[in-house]
Amino acid sequence: MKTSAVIDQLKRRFPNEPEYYQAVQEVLESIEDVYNEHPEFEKANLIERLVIPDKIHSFRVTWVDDKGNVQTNMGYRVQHNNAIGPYKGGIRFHASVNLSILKFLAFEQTFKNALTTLPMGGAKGGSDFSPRGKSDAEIMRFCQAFVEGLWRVIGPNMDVPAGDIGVGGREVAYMFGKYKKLTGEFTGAFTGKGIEFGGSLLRPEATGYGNVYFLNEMLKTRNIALKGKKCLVSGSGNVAQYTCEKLLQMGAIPVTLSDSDGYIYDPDGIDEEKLKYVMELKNIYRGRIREYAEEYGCKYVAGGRPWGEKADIALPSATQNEIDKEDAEKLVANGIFAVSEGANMPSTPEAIEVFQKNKILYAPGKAANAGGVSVSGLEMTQNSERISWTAEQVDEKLKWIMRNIHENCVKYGTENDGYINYVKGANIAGFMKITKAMMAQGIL
Ligand SMILES: NC(=O)C1=CN([C@@H]2O[C@H](COP(=O)(O)OP(=O)(O)OC[C@H]3O[C@@H](n4cnc5c(N)ncnc54)[C@H](O)[C@@H]3O)[C@@H](O)[C@H]2O)C=CC1
Ligand SMILES: O=C(O)CCC(=O)C(=O)O
Repeated sequence: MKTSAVIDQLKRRFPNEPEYYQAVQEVLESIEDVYNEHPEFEKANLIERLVIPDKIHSFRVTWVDDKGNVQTNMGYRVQHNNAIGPYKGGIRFHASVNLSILKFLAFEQTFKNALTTLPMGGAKGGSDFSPRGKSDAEIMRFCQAFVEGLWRVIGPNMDVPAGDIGVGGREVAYMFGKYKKLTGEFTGAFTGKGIEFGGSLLRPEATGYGNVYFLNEMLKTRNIALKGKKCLVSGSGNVAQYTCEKLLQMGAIPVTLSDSDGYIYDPDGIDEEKLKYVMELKNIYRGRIREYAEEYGCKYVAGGRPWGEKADIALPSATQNEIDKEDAEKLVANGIFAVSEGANMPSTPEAIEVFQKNKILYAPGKAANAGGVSVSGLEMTQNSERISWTAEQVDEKLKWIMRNIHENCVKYGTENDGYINYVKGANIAGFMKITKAMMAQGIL
């Protein structure tokens, strides 16, 4: 297998899908040597079967807005691979959603889920619907219409969606309600549900908490304490909020947050009280991060990203490709020594090259942000057993999973000079598990 040849072929077969090629290329480059040691993989044409999704469902979503206008959006579910468990992955509602983005996310999810130690395959879905400025009633009608297109291809043993950008507890609840009504069954067909109807404690917190646990494991390899370290966090949604919460609990100091309009820099640190304000602003009033700067009198940069501010650690938690080469160079020049990705693929390949060349502790999203889907997996277990674990029980399991992922990255990613290449480690560890399962199950 030669990565460049596989990518060229994907470009011919699936034109105009840059995010998808980007995600596939990163994985193939790091597994190429291991793959080529196994002629049986080539004989089974494992590469094409691994990079091309099992199934892609697409459907029109028709709904009525508050003014009575009939609106249409596109809905999708990319079921990438179910070799190790039912398809599993979030739903994204954002104007930018297209098949390239969902295919990259479903591909990444497959490797991430393999790392969690839990039996979950990979999928991702979503719509080009923008929740921005929509009323609660419009969100509900849209979610219900979306599930009308989706419900036949999901289920607790088939495919279990959850949240992602633009989809949180409110949207999951509306989708779950509609699914329940259509099927007449109360099953764990979604995760991220409310606690009252089968959700797991700590699922909302899990991605952000898990990322900080993973970061802490990386810091330990260099005997660095997290306490007192200044952190650049991007985004201000679910992942960013709970990343800040755990950073504060562990004595670190988050100093930035952002949204698609710009970023705030608070040199005094975003403390518990200010974080509570952000949570209310974003989760209840659905406001803009600019309002934080107005409330607390700090710097706001319209249209900017926080990567030029001085700090010790960066935790990108907004969206894909939000750190480019220039941003990465700024981060390194400012003395950042660790980057742990809460978002999926937030760094471009050129940015990753800068981090690795400079021997920065760099954790790709598929390892560092796996805490969210891990607790989703734990929610599936609790639903199947019809039990609920305490927050302490879930947190213990989450910590164990993040430590385990870190150990696997060290096992497969340590280079001759001792530098831990977490990209290589995560990709090889995930690849070995998925391919073993695919080989055992025959040609499908
Ligand atoms: N929610 C979860 O459990 C998990 C989420 N992720 C990833 O974390 C990232 C954030 O997701 P959530 O916090 O769940 O979503 P969210 O919808 O709660 O928050 C998204 C944040 O990103 C910002 N954002 C979105 N598009 C942007 C753009 N083009 N430029 C700048 N900012 C932008 C939004 O303003 C918002 O602050 C995404 O990459 C997602 O795929 C990864 C693992 C699990
Ligand atoms: O909890 C899940 O199933 C999905 C989480 C997710 O979308 C992700 O890990 O990117």
